Amino acid sequence: APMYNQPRQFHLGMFEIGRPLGKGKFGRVYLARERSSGFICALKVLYKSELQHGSGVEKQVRREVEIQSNLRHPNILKMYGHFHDSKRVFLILEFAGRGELYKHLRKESRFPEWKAAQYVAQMASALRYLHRKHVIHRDIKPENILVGIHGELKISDFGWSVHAPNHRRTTLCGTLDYLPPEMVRPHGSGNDNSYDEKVDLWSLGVLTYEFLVGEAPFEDTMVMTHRRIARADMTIPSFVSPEARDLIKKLLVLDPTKRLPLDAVQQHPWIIKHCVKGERATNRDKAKGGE
Ligand SMILES: Cc1nn(C)cc1-c1nc2c(-c3cnn(Cc4ccccc4)c3)c(Cl)cnc2[nH]1
Repeated sequence: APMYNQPRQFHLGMFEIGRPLGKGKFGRVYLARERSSGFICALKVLYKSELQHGSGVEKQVRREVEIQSNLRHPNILKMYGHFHDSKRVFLILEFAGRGELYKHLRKESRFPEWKAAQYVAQMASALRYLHRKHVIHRDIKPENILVGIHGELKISDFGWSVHAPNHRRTTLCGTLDYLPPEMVRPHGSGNDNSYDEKVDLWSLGVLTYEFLVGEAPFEDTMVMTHRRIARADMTIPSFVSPEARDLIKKLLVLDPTKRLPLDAVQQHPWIIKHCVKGERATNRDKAKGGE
């Protein structure tokens, strides 16, 4: 029987642990096989000692479990269950057959437009699903996206996701590259620094840029990144097609209400051009070297 028909309570003895798949800021992920069904999954192990109380990380893990367990979408990494022992918390996650997207991006340095467009269409589809459930991801970046066995993207790591609208309390750390102006602006600077799902539209614009260019649009020193985000100050290299440039510029808009909504992203000429259903269309694009 598949994993989700299994009894809801899980324990470590039910799994054979395989090779380590990777490690994040908190915890590691191992390949694992559920003994009775032979079901392959990824087991994320977090040490309770590292989730020190009150730092907000423990709350993030709880939120990650609560949110991700209830999501079902082909471009969102499934969480089948969770359990803990005296020292560790275990998250039973879908195994993504082709691993971490950012490693593919670094290896290829940047993606051809047909591949970037298909990825953006998949991300828009996943974000539409999340936003319909009033979930904001807030941390859309290559490091939080995995690749399934058929090359499809899987958003993972819901540690930063929240229910919209939201007023951020936990201090940000790590790269600012993907954050929209309304999240990097200091507290109380004339805005209630609350925000809604439209933060993910900005991040989708940053992601589109990074897929096509190979680096984030506002990548700079910490201070300069802040300033450039606040002014949407970026330059798009000339090798980026006019259609792709148009989509990036319609997502990286300072005013959240003016950003292109997800249904319009999926209908954008650049997306339609590369994602029209049917083999002929995509093969024709690839034949042209996927310009
Ligand atoms: C690596 C790798 N190579 N191949 C061929 C497949 C994979 C693969 N990795 C995963 C992974 C995976 C691994 N590391 N990470 C990053 C991480 C680790 C710990 C905390 C937070 C984030 C995710 C997952 Cl969750 C789920 N499925 C995965 N599949």
